[in-house]
Amino acid sequence: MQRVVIVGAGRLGMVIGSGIKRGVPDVELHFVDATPEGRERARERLRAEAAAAYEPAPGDLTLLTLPPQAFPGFAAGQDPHAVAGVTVVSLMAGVRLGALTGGLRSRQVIRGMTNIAAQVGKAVTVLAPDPAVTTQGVALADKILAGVGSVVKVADEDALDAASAVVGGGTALVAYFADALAEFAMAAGFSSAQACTIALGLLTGTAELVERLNATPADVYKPVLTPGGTTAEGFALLQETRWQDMLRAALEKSAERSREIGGEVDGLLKN
Ligand SMILES: NC(=O)C1=CN([C@@H]2O[C@H](COP(=O)(O)OP(=O)(O)OC[C@H]3O[C@@H](n4cnc5c(N)ncnc54)[C@H](O)[C@@H]3O)[C@@H](O)[C@H]2O)C=CC1
Ligand SMILES: O=C(O)[C@@H]1CCC=N1
Repeated sequence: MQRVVIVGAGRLGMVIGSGIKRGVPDVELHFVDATPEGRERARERLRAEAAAAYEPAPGDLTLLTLPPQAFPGFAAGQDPHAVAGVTVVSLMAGVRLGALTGGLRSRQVIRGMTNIAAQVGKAVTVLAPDPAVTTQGVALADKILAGVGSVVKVADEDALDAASAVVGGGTALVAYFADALAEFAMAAGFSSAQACTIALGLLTGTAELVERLNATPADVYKPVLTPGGTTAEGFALLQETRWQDMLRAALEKSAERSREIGGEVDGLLKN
């Protein structure tokens, strides 16, 4: 049985664990968490083994879902011989490959980013393997993470800061947008349940349309803008206020914070 060890039984660790349980057969799931509450959560909710100490075994896949700033302390406590033969995937925002390989003293490391849709098998996971990772290591990470959604592989880890913003944080942005749509419906007199049905229908309907038509999101919004009609009137205001520019600026802020976190972690590792 393939062992998957998730270090950090917090929000992301728990949803990835739950996605793996649901979508990947023949996996023995283990958790490591620094707190008794975290360990209890993993045992109770996922019926998984949970320990305070990280005890890897050759052939394991380890997923790091602890706070970036906790990584240096975690790495300092590890025996470099213990992680030999283990493929480690970091899903922490910002932490650079150099910090991961230097901290763990292993090159069998992949920097990744994912999102909480893993819980329902619909995450997008971006992976940037260290060039020294074995083909088997990449294949193992790919196989397990493909069980919780789609996997995109990139050669340049710089893409991972943008991924922190648009992949990791993207679920929050989309849900925030849908929240505004639901709020509008409620203000117009729809009940909260009806507003939720409307917002959910818009999210799933639009996504499925883009997928089935093999189209881009732009292909789908443009035909809705009937000239002289209702949608175009609203869009004109969005364009006037440069709404898309604002969204891009917000994503750039998040990506910048990811780079900043990377610098903070590098600093912590040096001290
Ligand atoms: N929450 C999200 O939607 C996403 C989070 N991430 C990344 O996942 C990581 C965790 O984020 P959250 O789950 O939101 O945080 P969280 O605070 O909910 O979970 C962190 C967990 O790590 C545990 N932990 C802390 N130090 C530890 C150590 N030294 N050893 C073992 N366990 C330790 C904590 O007890 C806690 O259970 C972060 O690096 C974040 O960048 C990435 C994508 C999405
Ligand atoms: O906000 C954060 O820092 C984490 C990483 C991406 C999503 N949540």
